[in-house]
Amino acid sequence: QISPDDVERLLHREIPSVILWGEEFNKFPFPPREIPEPESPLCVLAMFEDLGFISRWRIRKDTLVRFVLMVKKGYRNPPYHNWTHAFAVAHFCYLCVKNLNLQNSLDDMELLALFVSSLGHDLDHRGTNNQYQMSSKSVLAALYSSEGSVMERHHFAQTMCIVNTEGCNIFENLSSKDYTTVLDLVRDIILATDLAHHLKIMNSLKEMAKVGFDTKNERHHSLLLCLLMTASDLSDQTKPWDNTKHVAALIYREFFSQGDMEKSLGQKPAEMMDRERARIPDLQIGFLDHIALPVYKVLADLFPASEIVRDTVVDNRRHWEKICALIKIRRGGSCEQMSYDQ
Ligand SMILES: Cc1nc2ccc(C(=O)NCC(C)C)cc2n2c(-c3cc(OC(C)(C)C)ccc3Cl)nnc12
Ligand SMILES: [Mg+2]
Ligand SMILES: [Zn+2]
Repeated sequence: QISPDDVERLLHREIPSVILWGEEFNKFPFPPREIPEPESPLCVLAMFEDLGFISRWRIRKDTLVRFVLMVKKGYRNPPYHNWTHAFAVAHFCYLCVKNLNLQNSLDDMELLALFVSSLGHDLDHRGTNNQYQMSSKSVLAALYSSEGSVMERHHFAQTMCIVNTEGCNIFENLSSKDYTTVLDLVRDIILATDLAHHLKIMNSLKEMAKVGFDTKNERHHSLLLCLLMTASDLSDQTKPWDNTKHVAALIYREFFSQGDMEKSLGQKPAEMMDRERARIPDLQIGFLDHIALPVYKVLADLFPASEIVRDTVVDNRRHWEKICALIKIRRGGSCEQMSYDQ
């Protein structure tokens, strides 16, 4: 489904240094959403190169070009769960490898699997969650609901479909043993982006942070990969406030349209999906407290170099608190719908 001249155009471009996107590109505060979408495939190539994956895994450039363009094309256009999200998640994964010296904690193969998983982790997302697949009796629910993690199984299946597409198999030069290993890793990492899975391992993550990462412990490798994947998936919360505010608008546009669809199915949507009931600042504070902050606190315990990331999430939480206070003051007056320009 990708056009040959898109491939040609990208194929004949020299893979640039990441510095092309500024000397802040490889620092945690850099907001990848500021990179224009037409440049994003070239930027992904530059990250593959900068991470040393192209030579380490003998990835043919034409194969990588087709793979990246197929992945980008494999995303639909819901407000949030689109290619821009996948690109932002892959960029944060890149930042972790660059800034947290992950080569000392994880194997080369694990780092490759993590980066590829971040690109494919939400492929073909429809802007609706797992619960909606069940309640709407979607085809994906029919396919995967017996195992759970319906959307995440689909995202993995879509990633494999691209890897198995002629000329797109970036793992083609791996030994058959490595090939099997990397696909098993990609599967586990993408399945780890199911919120239910993440909440299940949260205590194990805290325990690992307490005792310290042990590179000899395979369970620690698997837990760290899950943590890095969810930290990347949530990384919009680790950028300056404007990014957080913009992403909240996107997420609730997506959530509220799911709520509208649930209402039209005669179902009562969850409060966070119901545009009549949702109070966004309160919901975002709850999300930061219960889901995002615990992730970045564990990451900071394991990697002190990521403390700035945790601190930025705390800053963003403070912004939401101020907006709540403003609404309460205004409510004292009138309770017109607020614009959240803070
Ligand atoms: C800004 C922002 N607000 C959110 C508000 C609420 C929720 C939500 O699902 N609440 C459900 C209740 C039962 C707890 C998720 C939100 N969210 C995510 C997100 C994270 C995910 O899961 C991982 C990555 C494993 C943590 C999976 C899917 C999504 Cl959309 N990404 N950004 C956001
Ligand atoms: Mg997902
Ligand atoms: Zn995601």
